[in-house]
Amino acid sequence: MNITITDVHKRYGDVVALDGPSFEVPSGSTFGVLGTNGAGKTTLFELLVGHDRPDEGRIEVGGLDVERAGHRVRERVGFLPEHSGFPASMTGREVLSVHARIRGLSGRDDRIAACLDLVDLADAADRPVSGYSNGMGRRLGLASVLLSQPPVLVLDEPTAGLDPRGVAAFHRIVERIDGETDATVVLSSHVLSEVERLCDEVAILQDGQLRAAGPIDDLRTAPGRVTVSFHPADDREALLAAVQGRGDVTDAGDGIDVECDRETAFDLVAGIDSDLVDRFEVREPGLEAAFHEAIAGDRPAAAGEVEP
Ligand SMILES: Nc1ncnc2c1ncn2[C@@H]1O[C@H](COP(=O)(O)OP(=O)(O)OP(=O)(O)O)[C@@H](O)[C@H]1O
Repeated sequence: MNITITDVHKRYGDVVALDGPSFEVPSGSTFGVLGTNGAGKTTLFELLVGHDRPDEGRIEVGGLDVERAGHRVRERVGFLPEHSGFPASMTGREVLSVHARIRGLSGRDDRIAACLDLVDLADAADRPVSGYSNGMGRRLGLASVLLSQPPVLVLDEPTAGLDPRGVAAFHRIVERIDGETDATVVLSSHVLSEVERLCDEVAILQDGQLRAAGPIDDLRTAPGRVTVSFHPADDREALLAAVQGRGDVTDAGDGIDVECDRETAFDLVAGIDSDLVDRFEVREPGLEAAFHEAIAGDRPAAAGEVEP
């Protein structure tokens, strides 16, 4: 089931949380929403799952407008918020049983067993939740979302705060969902390697605006950037004048950094006394390079574009 986000705006008082991003999440994909802190990821998810309304713009899930058909959309979308808790004295199975009853699901016992198995909690199902680790709690949260087999799953920073084993276990589950179901999975994360591993496509947000969107394979071909660091020179002003306008220049006091494309970096090094060059750091093409490139830009991008 596809999702379209069209020119969505949301303010909280004076704070602009979303400033008109538009992009499409293809049906059946695993889609990553990336961005710096405060970029608007959680706000976007709250609007997507119908917990809040946009000030302007439209979000559609499988062709249904979230604002107009909120109830029907909520049946299609399972949401795992960044923080969720369960009554500590209940067992994992009891938690799922309550969720299944509230939703009026049929064949509850079988569904619960299947979901516990999928999230690898079958062995811990009859232990109180108070004894669960963070990772087990997150997996139980995911199991409760999966109970009604929603065609769309929205996971807000699902691996935040988990240890490496917990992260790896969660990744395996998302990969199973990807391989064994037609669900469209939208997740946010600050860990680019995780997104690179799990996702087919991404949208990169900054300050509520879309900076880049598209298949990871397309975005990661963005050429890598280079940082050239210069020692403080005797004639600092002359060095600054020589690098000015050649890239993003940072005058850090103990040196001067220039972040630029490869060609400019080679030009700079050729044209300046090589004794002054302290460091030449190449960021290889990849999602990380695309991410930094995208958030270094100062204007929003159209979907499918990476902005320098
Ligand atoms: N309920 C709210 N009231 C006021 N401001 C809010 C509210 N929710 C979000 N904001 C603000 O909107 C902006 C976007 O926040 P949001 O939580 O969507 O970002 P995020 O990308 O999820 O950030 P993070 O990666 O830190 O979780 C931030 O400036 C935030 O302070």
